Amino acid sequence: MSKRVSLTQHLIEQQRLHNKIPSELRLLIEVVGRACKSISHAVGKGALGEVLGSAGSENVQGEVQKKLDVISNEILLEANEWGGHLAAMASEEMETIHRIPNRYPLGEYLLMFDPLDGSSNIDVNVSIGTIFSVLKAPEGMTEPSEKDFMQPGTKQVAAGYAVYGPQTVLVLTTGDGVHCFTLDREMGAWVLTQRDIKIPEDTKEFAINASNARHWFPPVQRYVNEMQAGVTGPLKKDFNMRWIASMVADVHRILNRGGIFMYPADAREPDKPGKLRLMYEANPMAFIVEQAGGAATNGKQRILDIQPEKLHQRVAVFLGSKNEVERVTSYHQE
Ligand SMILES: O=P(O)(O)OC[C@H]1O[C@](O)(COP(=O)(O)O)[C@@H](O)[C@@H]1O
Ligand SMILES: [Mg+2]
Ligand SMILES: [Mg+2]
Repeated sequence: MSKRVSLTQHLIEQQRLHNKIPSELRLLIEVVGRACKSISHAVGKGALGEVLGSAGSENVQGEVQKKLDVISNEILLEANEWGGHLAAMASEEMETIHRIPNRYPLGEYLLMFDPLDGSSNIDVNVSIGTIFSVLKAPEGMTEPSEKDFMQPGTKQVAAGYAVYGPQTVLVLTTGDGVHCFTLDREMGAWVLTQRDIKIPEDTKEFAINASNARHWFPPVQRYVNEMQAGVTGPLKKDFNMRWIASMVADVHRILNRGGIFMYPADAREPDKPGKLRLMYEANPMAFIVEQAGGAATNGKQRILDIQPEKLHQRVAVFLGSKNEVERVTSYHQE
């Protein structure tokens, strides 16, 4: 039997090999990993743990919060207040940033998360997850503010996601490839199960919420029509379609067998480009996908190059197999 490698062992090994993961960052990632185990535990209890259904509140984007959105947010806040080397956190579920109380000197990292991704799937027992992103706090920061988080995705030092599905997995990058850990539920340990994941450059599978088709802009209409035209159309091959409605699960499929995921901006709310959030969803996923050899754009530019202006900023997303992301991006330029 091959030797089991834990998350901690893997991070220490990466640190030795590449000297890129300072021990403070390693500890931070381990704390996030521990929080994901607790969330996985809560998710797994379902109706028995009284965690299903609505929390009866709304988040800053006006979305109804599910109980698990709130519980997962609390778990991440509590774990990281104590464990990490953090100055502040920001979450999809909180209006503004959360400073680490009573911490002097200030921690050197900033953490952002979507505590529970795919909320509409919670009550129907379909895969959901957690997405996170880590930035370095700017030099000379005295009191963390939202402004300190306004760094493009290229500045991320780590990003990852957990999927709470038939298996609980944690996918992570620190800029040295993408690695996947599976939760050993009996031992409560993250065990390395895939090293250096690579996304195939070509694909025959796409993911988009087709119920919005009538609102799409012409480049997306054209691209989806071409894929649907199949082998006799301009792309000369038949495509299959999947839509899980949990970005984590759709991205995890793409990481494993290729595909293109799209959540475009559309004609309904021109001041809200798309549904997904730059800081908690698009940037960490774009970092992971690029590290796996894929591509991620908003149709016009690389997601990681976007200069954020607001904490809860939305962005159009096209990500996955490189050649297809490049194709749909080129349609936006024509
Ligand atoms: O409701 P739709 O259009 O299918 O949207 C699904 C998308 O919304 C999301 O659920 C948004 O994330 P949250 O659940 O964190 O709000 C994505 O995970 C998913 O890709
Ligand atoms: Mg989400
Ligand atoms: Mg969410």
